[in-house]
Amino acid sequence: MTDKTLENDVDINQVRLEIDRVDKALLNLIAERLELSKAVRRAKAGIRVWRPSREDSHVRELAAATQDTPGPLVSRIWAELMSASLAMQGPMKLHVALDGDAMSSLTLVRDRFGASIPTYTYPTASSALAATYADDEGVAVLPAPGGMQNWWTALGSEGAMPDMHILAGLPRTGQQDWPRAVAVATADIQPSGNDETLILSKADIRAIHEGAALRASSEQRQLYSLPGYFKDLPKSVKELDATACIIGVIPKPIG
Ligand SMILES: O=C(O)C(=O)C[C@]1(C(=O)O)C=C[C@@H](O)C=C1
Repeated sequence: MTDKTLENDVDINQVRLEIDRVDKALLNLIAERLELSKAVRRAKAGIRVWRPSREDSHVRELAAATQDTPGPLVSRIWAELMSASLAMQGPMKLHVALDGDAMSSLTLVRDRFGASIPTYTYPTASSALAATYADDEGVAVLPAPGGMQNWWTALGSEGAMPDMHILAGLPRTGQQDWPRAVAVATADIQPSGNDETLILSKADIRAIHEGAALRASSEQRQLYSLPGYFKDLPKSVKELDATACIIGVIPKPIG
């Protein structure tokens, strides 16, 4: 059988012409999108380039708007588009320290951040965090708090890096209750529309907040998540522990 005719009489060359047409239209749209990201950069002069809440809310809306394209594919395609947009906007860098298999760690990072952002790897979470702290547009990708991971104690009002925040979970899609890795940066904590707020506290806030979950423990303090976005610490938590503070937000994974 030649390439020309398929068993069911569909002309493959005709279909390929249609694919060419769609791809050219996509290319033009990508070029238009990249131009718009330059305009966005000009509009946000002086503020951080990476806007994780905007990325996650946008990808969630796109995934919800289609029946035909699976959520993980929508997430990966827009990770690449946003990666190119970010690379065009400024000198963002990723500082990655993930344990386990290097290939699956790299896949995790690529699926969320695309391939256009320079990526550096570190042997420990604390060295990646320190490199990020010294880099105005840096983003750390670290193992999610829990188990032996206690780097998160450096965040929060009494920590060494109080203006660093947990701002995204990786992977972005799936059914998991807690991410495998998180992204940390000095950007503001903003809502994505479906989030969990992360609270550092010495007191057990599960007693006063239904839905609060203990995510990680160190000798001195615990990390809890509360369903929803809280701009300010709930008064009830403040009353229990005056030093408690919000250290980030994790958008719920896109199913
Ligand atoms: O909305 C912005 O602030 C943008 O810079 C655009 C854009 C995008 O390409 O959609 C790029 C990077 C941000 O992290 C979020 C979104």
